[in-house]
Amino acid sequence: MIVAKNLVKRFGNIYALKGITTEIPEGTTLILGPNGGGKSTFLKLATGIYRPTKGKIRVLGENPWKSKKIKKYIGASYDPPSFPKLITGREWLMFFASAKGYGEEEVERVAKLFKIDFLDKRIGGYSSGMLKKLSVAQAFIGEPKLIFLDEPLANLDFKNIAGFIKIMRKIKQNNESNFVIISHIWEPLLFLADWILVIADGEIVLEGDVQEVQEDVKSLFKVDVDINEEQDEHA
Ligand SMILES: Nc1ncnc2c1ncn2[C@@H]1O[C@H](COP(=O)(O)OP(=O)(O)OP(=O)(O)O)[C@@H](O)[C@H]1O
Repeated sequence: MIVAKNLVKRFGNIYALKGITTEIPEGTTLILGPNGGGKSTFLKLATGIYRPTKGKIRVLGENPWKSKKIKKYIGASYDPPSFPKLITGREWLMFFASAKGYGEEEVERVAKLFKIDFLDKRIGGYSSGMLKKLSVAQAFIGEPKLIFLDEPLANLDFKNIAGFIKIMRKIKQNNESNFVIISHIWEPLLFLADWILVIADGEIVLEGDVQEVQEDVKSLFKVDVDINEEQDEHA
């Protein structure tokens, strides 16, 4: 579904990706890794926002930097979300719907799916959770074959996290779409995943079928704080 070969992305003297080679299969893939590791850069290369410095990436057989066709088959939500403040959520989603050849019914379908009841308010007045819900909803417009979600659970309360997971479970049961999800809050999403990719310091440090790598993932990513440890007086 996604193939990367010696993929490099450099920003000035920072190598965000140092030449990664991978093949992501169909299904749901979780991309994990520490802050600044290169996950969002990979997602932006896969959705054609960035052009590779070197190497290549193909998504559904297409070059995402060049292909116009691919935009119809993919949906994406970036983190942090960024929107024009003066338009309404409905106008924003309508922009995506019409770009993909859909009308108002598609905006209504997605708003209903995510229980969004604030679409007619200007985006400038949204809370962080509302911004995140709008950003995730935009990725689902037009029922794309492949949906990229960067931190879909960030800023959501527990009720909305549960709501999102229920939606994802249903979509997965019906085999409606493929997903690539970046999330620091990965535990509640693990049961959805088929494949895991761990990117750290611009390189792939672990990848594989979820059944095979989940124990390694559990030991790599845990919050390690000793509450009995003496406080550093300068902290
Ligand atoms: N547009 C940019 N300009 C300059 N440097 C960038 C840009 N985007 C990313 N970087 C740098 O590339 C590296 C990888 O960043 P990236 O956002 O891909 O990491 P990440 O794994 O998504 O991190 P996080 O978990 O913190 O979101 C970081 O050092 C970051 O500062």
